[in-house]
Amino acid sequence: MTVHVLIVEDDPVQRRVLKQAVEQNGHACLLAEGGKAGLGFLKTRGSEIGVVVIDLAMRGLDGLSFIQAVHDLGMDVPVVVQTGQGGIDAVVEAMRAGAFDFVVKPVSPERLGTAIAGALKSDDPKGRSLRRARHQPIGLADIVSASPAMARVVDLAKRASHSTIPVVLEGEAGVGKEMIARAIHAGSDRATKPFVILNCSAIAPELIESMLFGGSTMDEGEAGERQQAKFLQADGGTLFIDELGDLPLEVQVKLLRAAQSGEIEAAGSSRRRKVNVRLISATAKNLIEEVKEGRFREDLYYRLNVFPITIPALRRRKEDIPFLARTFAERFSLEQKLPQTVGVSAAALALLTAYDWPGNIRQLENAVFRAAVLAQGRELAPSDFVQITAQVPGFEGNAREAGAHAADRSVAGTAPSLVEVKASEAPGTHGTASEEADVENDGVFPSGSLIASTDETGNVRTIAEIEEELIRFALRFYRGQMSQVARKLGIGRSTLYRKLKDYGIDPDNPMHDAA
Ligand SMILES: Nc1ncnc2c1ncn2[C@@H]1O[C@H](COP(=O)(O)OP(=O)(O)OP(=O)(O)O)[C@@H](O)[C@H]1O
Repeated sequence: MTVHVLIVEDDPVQRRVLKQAVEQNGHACLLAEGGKAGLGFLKTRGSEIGVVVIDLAMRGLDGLSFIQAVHDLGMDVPVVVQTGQGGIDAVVEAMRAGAFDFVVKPVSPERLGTAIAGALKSDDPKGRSLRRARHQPIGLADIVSASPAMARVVDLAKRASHSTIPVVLEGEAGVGKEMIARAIHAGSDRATKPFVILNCSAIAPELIESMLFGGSTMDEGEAGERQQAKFLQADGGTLFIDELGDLPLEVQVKLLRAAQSGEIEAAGSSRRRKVNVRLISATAKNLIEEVKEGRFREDLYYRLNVFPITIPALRRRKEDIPFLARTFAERFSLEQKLPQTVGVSAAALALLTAYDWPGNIRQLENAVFRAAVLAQGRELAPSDFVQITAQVPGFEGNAREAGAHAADRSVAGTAPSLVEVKASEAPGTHGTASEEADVENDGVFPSGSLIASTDETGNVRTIAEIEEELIRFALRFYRGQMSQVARKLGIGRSTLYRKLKDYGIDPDNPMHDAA
């Protein structure tokens, strides 16, 4: 049977360009006009498809959501993602989600040929099994900890895994709440049963009830993708309710009933169904404050918070930083199939330990991954962490030096697409170091998150000006992930795209244009 390359691209011109390049490399193609159509091909003709080439920034189902959906289908086809100049953060996210390789637009037929050949060769070897490993169950042994504070957390998690007691995990964003929840599940006698997640802050409030319990408000098409209610999906296993503090009050009553009786009732129905679900919740909010303010029911708080575990911020357990950094560098070297494992120099460890990591472990993980992708040496040095060096007194010189090196490298032509991105982002090439740090902070924007109500003349700014600034901020904050940006801004994706057009922001290059 002929092995096909599935091209998923919503821009007809780009689709034709890719088709020609793929055929020039001697492969047959299938063409899909978007993520949904691409998934359709995988479901109906999956056995014919050897590799998928997909654009990351597409309307509808984008590249990242596509990779996730492929994983949810239980398929293991290698995916090569295509991104615009400046899309490094999106690439990093895609590679971490399991993409096989990436190419930068406009891609040459030779580069695309190399990526496809590599993906086709990866049929069973190391690369595939490693990518699969990302989705394998996470156990307590995977939790890197060197500090007494984390040792306590691991000990509590171990104890929680021996019972079905409801657990609430408290801690700032990125401290590892989901990881601990997974580890509790994996250590419990429900380990072989599903671990299902509902993130209350990622779903429109009016949809949460039907997502949890099922109901008529679910749109048909989406219902097909998501199958059934989270409580039913999790039957026999664990339901992880993330951002519990964002659960609407009216749904809190139903959750309380479900937690008390073990029975659920679909939205708009009076039929009750028995379920056997262990509840683990997580919150970055102070739930007691939420109770005091009347935003969270006190009875539900006591029902769910039987076994609270507080995970300290990374800056309060700095002993963990060197261990985490080394673990991430090793893991990424394997995932990226680098010829040798990248180490982390003592000076880099000193820098990483000196920094406060407002985005916690997720920010550290992203920083190490990014450094490992861009680094040229065997060891990551302070100069590989440009955004961090710019913010830690005593290391700023490294940031300037790294910017200069990056520029040199882009001229010399080694790994041009990535290095060009880095060079253009290096402090001093545009903006100030601190502005740059805001943009690159992986979710924390100390100064950038303030939007002024008045202009320099003291007059109130127009709604359009503030809207534009907010959209640009959200694009940077969510690293160009359109679906997330639209959701968080509370508007539809088509409205977002219309507004991007109004404000002259290229949807193919949102991070760059939003800067
Ligand atoms: N102790 C740890 N050892 C190794 N990796 C960790 C550890 N803690 C967190 N991580 C990694 O850091 C990243 C963020 O962790 P996680 O998603 O669990 O955080 P979170 O607190 O749930 O974040 P959020 O509140 O934003 O959802 C994940 O990729 C996770 O694998």
